[in-house]
Amino acid sequence: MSGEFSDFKAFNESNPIKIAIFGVGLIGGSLALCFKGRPGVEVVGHSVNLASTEKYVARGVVDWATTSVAEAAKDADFLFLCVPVGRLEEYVDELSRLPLKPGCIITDVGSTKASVVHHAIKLSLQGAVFIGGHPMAGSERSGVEAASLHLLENAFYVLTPAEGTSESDVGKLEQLLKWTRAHIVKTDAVQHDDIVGAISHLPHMIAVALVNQIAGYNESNELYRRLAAGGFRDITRIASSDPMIWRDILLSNRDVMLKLVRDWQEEIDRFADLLEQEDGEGIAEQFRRAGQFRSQLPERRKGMITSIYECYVDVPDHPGIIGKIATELGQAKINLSNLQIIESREDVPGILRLSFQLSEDLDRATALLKSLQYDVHM
Ligand SMILES: NC(=O)C1=CN([C@@H]2O[C@H](COP(=O)(O)OP(=O)(O)OC[C@H]3O[C@@H](n4cnc5c(N)ncnc54)[C@H](O)[C@@H]3O)[C@@H](O)[C@H]2O)C=CC1
Ligand SMILES: O=C(O)C(=O)Cc1ccc(O)cc1
Repeated sequence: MSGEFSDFKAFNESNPIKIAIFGVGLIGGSLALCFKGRPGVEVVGHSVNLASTEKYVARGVVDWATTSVAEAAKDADFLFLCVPVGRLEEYVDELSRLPLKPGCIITDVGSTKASVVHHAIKLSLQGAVFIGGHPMAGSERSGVEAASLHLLENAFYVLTPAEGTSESDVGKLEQLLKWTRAHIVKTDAVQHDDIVGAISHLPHMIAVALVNQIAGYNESNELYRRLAAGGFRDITRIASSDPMIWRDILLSNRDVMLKLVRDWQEEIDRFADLLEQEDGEGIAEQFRRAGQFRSQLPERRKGMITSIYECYVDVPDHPGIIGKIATELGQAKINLSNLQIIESREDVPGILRLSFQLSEDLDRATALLKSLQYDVHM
């Protein structure tokens, strides 16, 4: 039993627990990896698709997997619903018809909370308790292939217990989630959707609209795409997110999104007015206000949009350099999550973008590469 659980008697080898994960994709798979192999813990995965269940086991993400909801749910102590938002309510319905272990906790990881939490309140869950959850980290990637033990580390994990949920039940879930190393924040479901709509869902919509706008211009001139390699590519990363996952999120948060889009239109119209009036001071003021607020954002904390830590290394343009850097990092046991050659500057032979999931890895990599005389910048 690892240190962080020594004071929690409910989880130990003589009192084993079963955790069922429905939908072992990016988030379900990452949670499964946090739980699997802990003493006294059994992790079972569920998918509607047999080939997917075989893949979950073959990749070592779960102990076993099944296509039967009833089999996965039977005697489970914790049930994590990790399917797209549009499917969550069906799963809650199906579980409400099954004989679940009395006192078990059902939770979800959906990016919106009000609809699923209100749906669960309406049902009698036969002695089970529903607590909404949202791990606020992820990436534009999807599927179990993208799952990682470290995905949620240092991220916020929001829980939205309904009124009347006992402290002790919330406490049990919080204890279990310590294995993710995320920071728990509790709020109500409606407030969650307002805030997350603004800081995550709206930026995803803006990124998609921006990319589509530029793609339109590119149809008549290929140079748009070629020159968009640097900053544009970085700020629009989230436009590559899974279309079905995001269709569900935006529809589920529809009312909030409609208001946010109207507010966004007002902000953009303000810019258009300032340009029309050639109001330089007004434009500068917009940048000043934004810069002031942005400087108050938490520094380099793992958050919704920036869930990776990156640095850039200028490299001489010769074959083998990528392998050399990857080997140096590997020998120092620094976990590199991605390595990419980018060609955004004409004045240096090449730039490598190194991505890490932990800020400690970024710090160690930067120090190591600088000591090896590489030019490293953030
Ligand atoms: N992608 C992200 O960065 C984050 C996503 N979330 C939420 O996590 C949930 C899962 O998202 P991801 O793990 O990103 O997606 P994913 O596509 O990686 O995983 C989804 C899982 O659900 C299964 N699934 C898909 N359609 C299904 C259906 N119709 N019926 C049953 N199972 C189905 C898939 O087989 C897969 O195992 C979503 O509710 C999403 O809103 C929460 C935080 C971050
Ligand atoms: O890729 C990113 O940076 C994200 O924003 C990931 C993300 C997607 C959905 C969520 O509900 C939470 C986080």
